[in-house]
Amino acid sequence: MTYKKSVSIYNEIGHLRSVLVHSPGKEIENIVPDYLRRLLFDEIAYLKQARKEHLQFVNLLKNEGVEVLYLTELMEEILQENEIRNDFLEDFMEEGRVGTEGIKEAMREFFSTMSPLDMVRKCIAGVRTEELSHIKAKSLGDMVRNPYPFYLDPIPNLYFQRDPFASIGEGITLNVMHSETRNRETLFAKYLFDHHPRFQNVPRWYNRDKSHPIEGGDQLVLSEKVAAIGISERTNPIAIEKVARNLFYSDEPFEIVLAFDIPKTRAYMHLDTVFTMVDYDKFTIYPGIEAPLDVYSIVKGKNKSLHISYEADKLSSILKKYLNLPAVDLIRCGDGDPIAAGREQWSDGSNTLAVSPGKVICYDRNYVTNEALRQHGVEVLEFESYELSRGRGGPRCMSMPLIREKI
Ligand SMILES: NC(=O)NCCC[C@H](N)C(=O)O
Repeated sequence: MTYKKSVSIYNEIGHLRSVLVHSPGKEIENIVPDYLRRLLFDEIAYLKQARKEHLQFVNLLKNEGVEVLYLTELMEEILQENEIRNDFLEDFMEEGRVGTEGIKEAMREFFSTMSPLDMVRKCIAGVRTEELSHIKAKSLGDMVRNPYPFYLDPIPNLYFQRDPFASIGEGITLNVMHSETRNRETLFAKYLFDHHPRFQNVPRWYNRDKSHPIEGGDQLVLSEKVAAIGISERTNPIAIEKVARNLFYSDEPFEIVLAFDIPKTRAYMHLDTVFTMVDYDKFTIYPGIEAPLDVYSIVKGKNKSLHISYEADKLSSILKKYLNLPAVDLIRCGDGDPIAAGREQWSDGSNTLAVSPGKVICYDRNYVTNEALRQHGVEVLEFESYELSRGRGGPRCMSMPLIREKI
């Protein structure tokens, strides 16, 4: 089946038709303890096993009839054109803080013999200092000794394709990341939407030239009318207002943005680490954020303004009201047991990816939550999760849906 639009996302649970992923590569092996936290990892993953797990994830998706697109392959197609390839490298070096002309020149030479695919992979993996020989010192910066082992940092979080951009309706938000280590991820998305023939004329509800951060893990499309966005460690309320305004004053049907004010901590860095939708009326939630949870509704105001209200009800009532449901089922991470909930949330027990209504992909390690989901009538497809989980993201984080069936 072919679709007229390259992006069409009006819900979280309709049959997933097309999804973008990145399988972790050599960038994972460029993580060392000194830079672990800055690279937003808590542990060093074993690449071979991580790739095996990622393949299991992709195979589950394919078995459900989902078209799986790899970011590296789409980038390979774009970089066939020399002009785009050169522009990309210049932008990539600039944003990767390759500061001196001597290193830039050596870097250009280093990449010049690579195929487009190797170049993309190397950009993601990072460039170690010993890989560039013959740097002609042109400035003080080229001459001074620097013990830092990389000229270009690795981008180990790229396998969390959920975050650098987000599909909403027939458009995207091209995001501004909270931390510098993830900002070059959005450059891949920019080139994809600027240059890939499949993704032409996709409207942008937010752009990476803005100053306030917003990340895709905070962005949920609950229905054709309702989007939910987390106010989190990673997403600023000013960015949420801009997205709401651009959505409301477009041809899209969205009428309400619910802003969930979640705790600003590492464990709950995005809304989707504590709350995901699994069926028409079922959600999985980490009980630690349930109360008190401040929710604000944003709707159109007069003269292109926004009208913002505090929602005084509890979460289940807010969801019932805005999704027009007689009842909702909130399924607790760890089945409500605080120790199991804390342990399983840390490894993304609430971070499910729905492939169709009531059918979700989950990490196998979160067996208490997965059993609770089953008890509530949800079908759970599991895959191994020893290593991928070390990056603090789950199946939803590792996927960017491009097309879902409307429900
Ligand atoms: N949507 C998500 O929650 N993504 C997980 C991102 C994990 C990554 N290590 C990060 O800290 O940004």
